[in-house]
Amino acid sequence: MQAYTTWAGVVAFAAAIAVALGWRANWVPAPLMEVLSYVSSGFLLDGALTALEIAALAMIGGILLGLLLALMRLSSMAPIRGTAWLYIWFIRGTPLILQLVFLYDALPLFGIKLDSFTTAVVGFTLNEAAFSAEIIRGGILSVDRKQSLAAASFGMSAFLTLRRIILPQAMRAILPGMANQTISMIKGTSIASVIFVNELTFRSQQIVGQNFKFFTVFAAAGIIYLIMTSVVAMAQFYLERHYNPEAAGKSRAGVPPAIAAVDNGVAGIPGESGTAWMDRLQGDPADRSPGDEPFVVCRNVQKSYGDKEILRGIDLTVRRGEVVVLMGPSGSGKSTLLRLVNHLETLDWGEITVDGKYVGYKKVIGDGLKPIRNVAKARADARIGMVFQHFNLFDHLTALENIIEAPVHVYGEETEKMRALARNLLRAVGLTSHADHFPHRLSGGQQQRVAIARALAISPRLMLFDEPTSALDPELVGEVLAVIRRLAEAGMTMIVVTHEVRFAREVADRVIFMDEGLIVEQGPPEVVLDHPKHERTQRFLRMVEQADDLMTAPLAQPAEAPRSFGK
Ligand SMILES: Nc1ncnc2c1ncn2[C@@H]1O[C@H](COP(=O)(O)OP(=O)(O)OP(=O)(O)O)[C@@H](O)[C@H]1O
Repeated sequence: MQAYTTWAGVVAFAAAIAVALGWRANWVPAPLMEVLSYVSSGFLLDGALTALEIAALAMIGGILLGLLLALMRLSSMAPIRGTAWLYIWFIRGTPLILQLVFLYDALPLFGIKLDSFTTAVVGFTLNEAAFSAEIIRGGILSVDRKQSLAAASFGMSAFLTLRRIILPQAMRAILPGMANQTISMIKGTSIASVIFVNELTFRSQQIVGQNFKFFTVFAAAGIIYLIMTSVVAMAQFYLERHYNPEAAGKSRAGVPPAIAAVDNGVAGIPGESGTAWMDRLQGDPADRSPGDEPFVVCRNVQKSYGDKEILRGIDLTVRRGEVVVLMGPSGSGKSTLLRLVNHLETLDWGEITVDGKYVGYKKVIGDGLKPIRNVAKARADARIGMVFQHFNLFDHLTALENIIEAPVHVYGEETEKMRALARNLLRAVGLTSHADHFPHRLSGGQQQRVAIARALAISPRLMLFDEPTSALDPELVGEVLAVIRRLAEAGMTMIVVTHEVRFAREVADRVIFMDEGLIVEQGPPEVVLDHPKHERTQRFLRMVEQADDLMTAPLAQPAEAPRSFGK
């Protein structure tokens, strides 16, 4: 594609040179000379400028209004959704020419008198907004919802998520449609002649009305339109390259000095060595020793989706520095419980505190808990790192950019300082040389290790792992579990949803077995895993054992072994 565009540019440039030389030497055939003389005439160029002005202003206004309409269409509130739908339905369903005539002739009856140019800009803007809204909505819908979930888990507000995560990814789907719209708009400005806007087509008709040279004058107008629309096509090409992570990645490959520094063993935060940075991540090392102090407390937690009860009264306390493994059959509500802890879902009943505080709720006397207005800030303040089953890395950002995104844009940390921290984290998870790789160029195990580093970059006080290895090939499971194991050794408080029995036996302080929204059994791993009391736990563990027997592959070591976090 790039080669074709380059060749098209070369051919166009050569043709322009040939015409210019031919013009000077009088080699150009007389009819072509005449067409070219109209192309360069001030009268037509002035009309072209008017067309461009209308198109540019209407496109800017239309995109802004279209973005607003697209967001309204995606709103959870029916009246807002309905208003936007009605607007789009009406504007798309009526001819632009009628809308322009209405604005020009009918508005003065209501005391609003606009000149023809302003009327054209307003008319085209209102029209463009309806079409842009649907293109933008399509782009937003094309971005996986898991991206928003990951952003929310880091305390990113809805606006920040839209600006930093959703729109940059949606742009690739939006740009072709928008370029089409812009080109249609430039050509369509000729409709403005019905309200006497003196644009290019109108001026061509005026000339033809005097000299009857249809072919020559309209050919000149056509050439001018072609030049204007070609500029849009070129802008589209460069913007698409800009928003293409693959192409952008090539240009970002210039970062490697940082990587080289790490590989030479000199990277890291200046003045910090060994595991000092890990201490800094987690605050006072004294806080990390497991104690009796409750850190996460769930009391009578209940949650339903529609009529379906998912959690039916969970009581659970996780102590500071404790590693709790949640197990249970699919649908028992484990992931829902994790999402409730950091308020990615709202509680129906009961309460959850993290370090003695509600995450995004306030207590209303006699009415239980009510979500506060700024839940995103509450999530950020809680500093809960979350790792998802499907990694949910931001697809348009490199590994390093994924890690620094929340620290820089949510917590306002300095970019350079965070880049140094990110490089240290990548080294800790054994991915030093992958800092500039986009997620799609990493294996599942590598993506999950980046996701863990990303969660650690916010200096979490609690880590939630939602089946971190169940989407991985068996040989990649070991490299992720090795990283989690080292975090446990470093004293991180963690709730891990997993079916990895061997890992739970080695790492968990406590195993909790859930079924049908209730805690069925809990205790030290050697009790729950080796001598389960409940029939449901016994049956589940037998099934997991059978599944493990089928997977004969041993736990693999990471390609680049993670460094120890140490105590
Ligand atoms: N947003 C949602 N809307 C409706 N139902 C949901 C939603 N999220 C989860 N559920 C349902 O809630 C139930 C519990 O889901 P959850 O993901 O918590 O279970 P789980 O124990 O983690 O299962 P798995 O191990 O398969 O992930 C499932 O039946 C699921 O279909």
